[in-house]
Amino acid sequence: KAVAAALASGTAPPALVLGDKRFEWGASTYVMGVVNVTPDSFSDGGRFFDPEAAIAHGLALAEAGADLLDVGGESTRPGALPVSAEAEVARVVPVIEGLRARTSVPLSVDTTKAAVAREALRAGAHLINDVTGFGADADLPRVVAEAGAACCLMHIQGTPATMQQAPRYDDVIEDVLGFLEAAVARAEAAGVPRERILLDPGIGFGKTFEHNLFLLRRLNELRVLGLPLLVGTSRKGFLGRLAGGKPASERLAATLGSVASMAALGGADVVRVHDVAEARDALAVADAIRRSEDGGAL
Ligand SMILES: Nc1nc2ncc(COP(=O)(O)OP(=O)(O)O)nc2c(=O)[nH]1
Repeated sequence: KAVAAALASGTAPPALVLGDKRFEWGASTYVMGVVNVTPDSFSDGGRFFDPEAAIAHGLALAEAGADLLDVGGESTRPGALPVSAEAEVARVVPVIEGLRARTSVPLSVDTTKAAVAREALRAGAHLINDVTGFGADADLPRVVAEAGAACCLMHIQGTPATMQQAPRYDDVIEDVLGFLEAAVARAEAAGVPRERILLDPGIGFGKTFEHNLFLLRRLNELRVLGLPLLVGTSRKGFLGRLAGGKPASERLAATLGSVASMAALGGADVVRVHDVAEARDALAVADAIRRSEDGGAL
């Protein structure tokens, strides 16, 4: 109730410090750049599988203005090849080490495994991005807590292998809220402070085309939990359908449409994108328009 009241009064969640960067929620929308160190990611699989190529790509995204870099060693798309913890560590740790040595941009690791998170945090990552919302590995919350790291807890229905077979909800907003609330409880029970938690509705993770659009339109309702929202729409299938069936490589404009719409609706605090420079331009427009309604100087 206190959280809802606070939100009604428009107070933003407490700021989050990652490395030497302070994230002030509510002022503008931050950009998380995607670095997929995988052979099979749905949109850029194989391009950055070589660690040097992944590091170079991460540095380029940092140069382009990424506020955060998300390094992933296992594709989460339906039908992706499962990766052992050892193999995932071998993929992501060299990239975290290389990036940590050459940029001060905070680093996130997209993993569901405690063993991978432990090594990635030791190598200098600041945040663990778990697409199962601490639902896959019971040891993961404690690993995050003991490292003093932050986390992003995402909603998923089912597993990547099953999630798109027949997604269904009584009320998608209520169901996602209930799942995220339980995920936050798991994190807090392990000792992760609330102000180091971000939440994510998991666009495309056990959702129909309509569920995705409905969630994006009503993102603000997830703010009742009083935590910053991270959203990933970049290049995803529902955008391809809206863009007349375009393949993942031709969904930049649709991605920017989704990013600007989220910013305009005030629903996302962080957007997770592959195309950082373009997303920053789209956000500059959306944030300026939003600021102008407050009589801000233009
Ligand atoms: N928090 C969060 N993490 C995510 N990780 C992967 C993907 C899928 O995108 P990508 O990483 O490009 O593909 P793949 O999982 O095939 O590597 N989407 C999200 C998302 O929406 N939110």
